Amino acid sequence: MIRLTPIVALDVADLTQVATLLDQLSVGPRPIFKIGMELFYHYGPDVVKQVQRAGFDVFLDLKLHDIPNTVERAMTVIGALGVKLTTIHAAGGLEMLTAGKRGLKAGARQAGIEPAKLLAITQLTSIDDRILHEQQHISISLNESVQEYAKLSQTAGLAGVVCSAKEVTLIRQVVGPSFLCITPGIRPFTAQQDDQKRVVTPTKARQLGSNGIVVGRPITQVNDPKKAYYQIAAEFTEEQK
Ligand SMILES: O=C(O)c1cc(=O)[nH]c(=O)n1[C@@H]1O[C@H](COP(=O)(O)O)[C@@H](O)[C@H]1O
Repeated sequence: MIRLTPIVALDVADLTQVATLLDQLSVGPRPIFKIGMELFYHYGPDVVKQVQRAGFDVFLDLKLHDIPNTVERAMTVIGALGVKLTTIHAAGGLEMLTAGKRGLKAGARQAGIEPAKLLAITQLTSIDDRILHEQQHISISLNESVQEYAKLSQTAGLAGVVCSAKEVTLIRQVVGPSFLCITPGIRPFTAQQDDQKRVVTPTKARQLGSNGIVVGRPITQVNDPKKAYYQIAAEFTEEQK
């Protein structure tokens, strides 16, 4: 089973903070760095290059969700950036997911590189059953919704999904063992939950079969990011003694 090194979400405001984190986490088992909307809207591809130049793999998380043509064209641009993972919303439907995958491949082909793995967002980890029913007016359960989106993403030829580790077992029942389940909403016992609703510890994520954890504030917003990262990485990657 594929188990990626932990993915650290670079949800910070500027390049100085990026450089500090790259420096702090450059010893030992290196994380994959996730660049999200905040940094990309500010700095564009330059911030991707900065992280790549420092020798790290990049997960570019822009969560595309638009009409198929727009998504395909945007994914063609992303495909040429040389990132390892990128995201799209499963809620956009089969045609949009397929167009996204096609764009990503076309961009990579033009640049002469391997295409990024495309992951579909199922239900954000900040959503729970109550929000799903009362605000999104979706009548099936959150677990069913996540399973349906996983099936749809597999049909579209994606590499995997983003979900809570709580749903990995259910997802594997419908898409098999090799479909990637990348799981944010990770909180060590000592950390506060913040805006996340479906949270698990790094140890639990490993036990539940997560292929990769995404961790932001419990690493980037603490006094000692390096210590926090290595502790979380050890919990996620080491077999239980
Ligand atoms: O796509 C994501 O990475 C993502 C999906 C999801 O359902 N929930 C979620 O929290 N994320 C991202 O994972 C990171 C979690 O950050 P923390 O809550 O600070 O650990 C953020 O960068 C979110 O954008």
